Amino acid sequence: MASDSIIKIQNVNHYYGSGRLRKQVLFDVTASIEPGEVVIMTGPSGSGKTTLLTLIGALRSTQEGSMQVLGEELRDAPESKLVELRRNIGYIFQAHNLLNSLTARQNVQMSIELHTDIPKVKAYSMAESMLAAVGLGEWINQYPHELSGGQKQRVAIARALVCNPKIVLADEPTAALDKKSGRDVVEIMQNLAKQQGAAILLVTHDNRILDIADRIINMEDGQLSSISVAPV
Ligand SMILES: Nc1ncnc2c1ncn2[C@@H]1O[C@H](COP(=O)(O)OP(=O)(O)OP(=O)(O)O)[C@@H](O)[C@H]1O
Repeated sequence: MASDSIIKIQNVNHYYGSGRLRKQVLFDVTASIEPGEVVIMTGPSGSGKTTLLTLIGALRSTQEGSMQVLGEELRDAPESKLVELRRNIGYIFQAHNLLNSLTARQNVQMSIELHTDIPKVKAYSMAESMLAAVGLGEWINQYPHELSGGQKQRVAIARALVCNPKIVLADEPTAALDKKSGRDVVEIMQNLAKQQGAAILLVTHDNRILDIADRIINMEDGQLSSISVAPV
C-alpha cells in the first residue's frame, strides 16, 4: 500500500446502537485512496456506504480499526484535530443544504469565510469565479428557490470546491438530477478536482456516471470489495 495515500482505512468495524440493539454495519473494511484519484463506491441500499463516507469525513467517530486521513489518525483524535481536518474536505451531500436566504454567491462566499482568514473582498471574487467555473456565471445573484435542482447542486459543488479541498466526499450527487445535469455535475467535479489534485470519493447508484471513475469499489453487507478498474 502506497505510503502517500490521502485516505488509508485499515480493518475498520462500525456498530450502531448499544446493548441488545447493537448492530455491526461495517466489517473489517480496508482501502486506500491516492491523491488525484476518482473512486466511485457502489452497493445496495443499507450496505454501509454513507457510514463509511461519514467516518472518512470525520463526521462520525471511528470505533475500531485505523482511519488515516491526510496523514492524521482519526480514531481517538481530539475534536480540535477533527475540526482542522474538516477544513480540508469538501462535502457534497444529497440534501445540498444551501441557505435559502442567501444568494448563490453568498452561499459559496460564506463557506470561504468560515474556513479561512481570506478577506471578504477576495472571498467575493473567489466565489464569483468558482460559480462561473461550474457554469453559473449568470446566476450568482439568484436565491436557491430561483434555481433548478441541477443548478443548486452546482452551487453546492462550487461551495465544496472553492477552498481547494484535498478530499471531496460526495454522497449521491446526481440522485435528484436528470441525465444531462447529472453528467454535467460529475464532469465539473471531476475536472475541478483533477485540476486541484484532490481525491474524490463518490457514492452513487447512478450507472450512467461510472465511467468517470479511476476505480470502482463495492460495498455489500458492510464489506468492501474492489470490482474493477475503469478503462482510462
Ligand atoms: N444513525 C444510525 N443509527 C442506527 N442505524 C443506522 C444509522 N445510520 C445507518 N444505520 C444503519 O446502518 C446500515 C448502513 O447504513 P448506511 O446509511 O451506511 O447505508 P448506505 O449503503 O449508505 O444506504 P443508502 O444507499 O440507502 O444510503 C443500515 O442498516 C442502516 O439502517
